[in-house]
Amino acid sequence: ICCSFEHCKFTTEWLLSRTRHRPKIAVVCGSGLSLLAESVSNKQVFRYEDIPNFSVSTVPSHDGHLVFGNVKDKSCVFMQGRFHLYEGYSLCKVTFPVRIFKLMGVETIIVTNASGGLCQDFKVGDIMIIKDHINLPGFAGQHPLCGPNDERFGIRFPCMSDAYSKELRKLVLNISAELGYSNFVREGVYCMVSGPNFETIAEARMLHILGSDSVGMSTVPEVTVAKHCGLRVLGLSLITNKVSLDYSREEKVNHEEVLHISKMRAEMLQKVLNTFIARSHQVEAINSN
Ligand SMILES: O=P(O)(O)O[C@@H]1C[C@H](O)[C@@H](CO)O1
Ligand code: HPA
Repeated sequence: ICCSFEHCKFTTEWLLSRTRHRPKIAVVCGSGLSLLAESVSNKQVFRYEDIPNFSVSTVPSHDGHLVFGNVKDKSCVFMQGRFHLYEGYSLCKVTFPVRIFKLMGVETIIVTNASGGLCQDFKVGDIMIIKDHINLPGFAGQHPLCGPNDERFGIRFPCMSDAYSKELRKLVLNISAELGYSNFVREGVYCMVSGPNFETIAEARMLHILGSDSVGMSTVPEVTVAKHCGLRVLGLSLITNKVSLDYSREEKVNHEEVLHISKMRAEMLQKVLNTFIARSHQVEAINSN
């Protein structure tokens, strides 16, 4: 097993012996969203290739840096770049960093991504707060919790009906309203496909009928493992393109367009995120009552 408890412990201790940061919040930056980690103070950066047992990023715009730093007075850790199933990594490799965060003392994980909008009300540039997900690869046995269950991480049959914390979603909705962002902040269901190709029209129609508001190629394995090990989860998805449900439409999505839109909107997402992190003690108070 390449991601055993012992491997995780080794990597955690390696990192903790090289940083004074003790983050309670972890952020995974999706495609084109590395900017989210740029404004931190007291910054310390590790390259993925230097961290024992870590994988390396191979997707353009996924920088491959683990960044520790403060947002206001809160110590955080950011992944500038994540690992995807389509890169050829096993889901245990894809989700390995989540378990490192847990062992480090992280309590809340914020996962971000770029996705294609299936809901007809969504516009390019909208921020979708993820309220639930569909684990399509999971239905086919590509699931990060398949295999022997290590109880030190979590139980064999974890509940997923409340994977995305209601309190955290509410806090983001309130913050969005205060920032004047309400008209482009939505809630919805994210569906994971393995990729790497974008969807055919028939596939997109099927996902829409199944109840998906957006589609992407990541996030769900990370969230599943985070919920399994007891982390609070917030998911934010940037709608970078409209997915075609209609044979008469001519739009053709590509990764450059995804990056262009996510870079354009990253600053807004950063504002939401930084305000959220500065206020996250509000949620900690609710949860400890
Ligand atoms: O890491 P995320 O989910 O943000 O990346 C999305 C999905 C594909 O990796 C890529 C397609 O452009 O962006
Ligand atoms: O349309 C999409 N489909 C799948 N993944 C994506 N990531 C960004 N846009 C998309």
